[in-house]
Amino acid sequence: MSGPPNPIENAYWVIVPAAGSGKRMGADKPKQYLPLAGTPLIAHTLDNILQWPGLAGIVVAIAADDQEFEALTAAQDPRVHRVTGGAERADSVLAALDYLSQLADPETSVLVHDAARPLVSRSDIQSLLNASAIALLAQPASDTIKQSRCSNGKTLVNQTLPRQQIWLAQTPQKAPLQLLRRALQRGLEQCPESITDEASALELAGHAPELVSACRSNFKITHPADLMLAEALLQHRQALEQIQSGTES
Ligand SMILES: Nc1ccn([C@@H]2O[C@H](COP(=O)(O)OP(=O)(O)OP(=O)(O)O)[C@@H](O)[C@H]2O)c(=O)n1
Ligand SMILES: C[C@](O)(CO)[C@H](O)COP(=O)(O)O
Repeated sequence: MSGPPNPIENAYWVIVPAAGSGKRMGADKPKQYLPLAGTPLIAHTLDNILQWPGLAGIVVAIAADDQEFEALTAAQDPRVHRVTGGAERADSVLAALDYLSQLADPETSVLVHDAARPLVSRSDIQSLLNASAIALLAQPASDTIKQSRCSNGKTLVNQTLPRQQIWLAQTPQKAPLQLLRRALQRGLEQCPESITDEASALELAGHAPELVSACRSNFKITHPADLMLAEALLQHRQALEQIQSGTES
């Protein structure tokens, strides 16, 4: 007779790259520490991940000069480990994979999730966990896609591309630990500029990651307006939860 699934068998690790400087945000501190509804952005992301079912632990890659991580409540959780990140996102992820390879089995499933995506939904995480061993959340393109060209200092439409096969990559992106580590190592040696996510390294190594359709609310906080949108969505979500649990004041 088969009983409920063993949570140990389902255990996976999450890597959170959080060593960026947030240049496009243009703030006076890295964007992961900017307040979102009164709490640092990264705190929302980590508190969310700590509630995912079957989680074994989190490795957060932080900048060498980070002064703020230790003050987070999540930093005190024994499941949260930290490593020093690198110059590019892929270097930060690789540093975390190097650390994790000393703790976990080579076949362990790893989900890499940007610190800058605090609003990923639990149902999208469940869909990703149920998908192929190599998979990523992504959003199918919903607008008409234009390819551009420059002419006399202006940006003009070159052509309209068919959108049926266009997806916008999100995170988490999932793969077995050692396979992802090797793919990133090789990708960074061969063409570092094209490794903007885990899937691109895995594609270069000959894999075809599964695209798992995810909500638009899992956007990456990149520009100042994204913070305001995330705050509005969070408030809406909290109000909805209060109504659903009957605790509305
Ligand atoms: N050297 C880097 C660069 C980025 N990241 C992390 O990767 C995630 C996604 O990257 P992005 O949104 O591009 O962040 P930044 O590099 O900080 O932003 P920008 O490109 O605007 O400077 C973020 O959580 C960021 O902290 C990282 O860990 N190490
Ligand atoms: C991994 C990623 O979030 C997928 O969209 C993205 O590639 C990372 O940041 P970028 O610098 O904006 O490409």
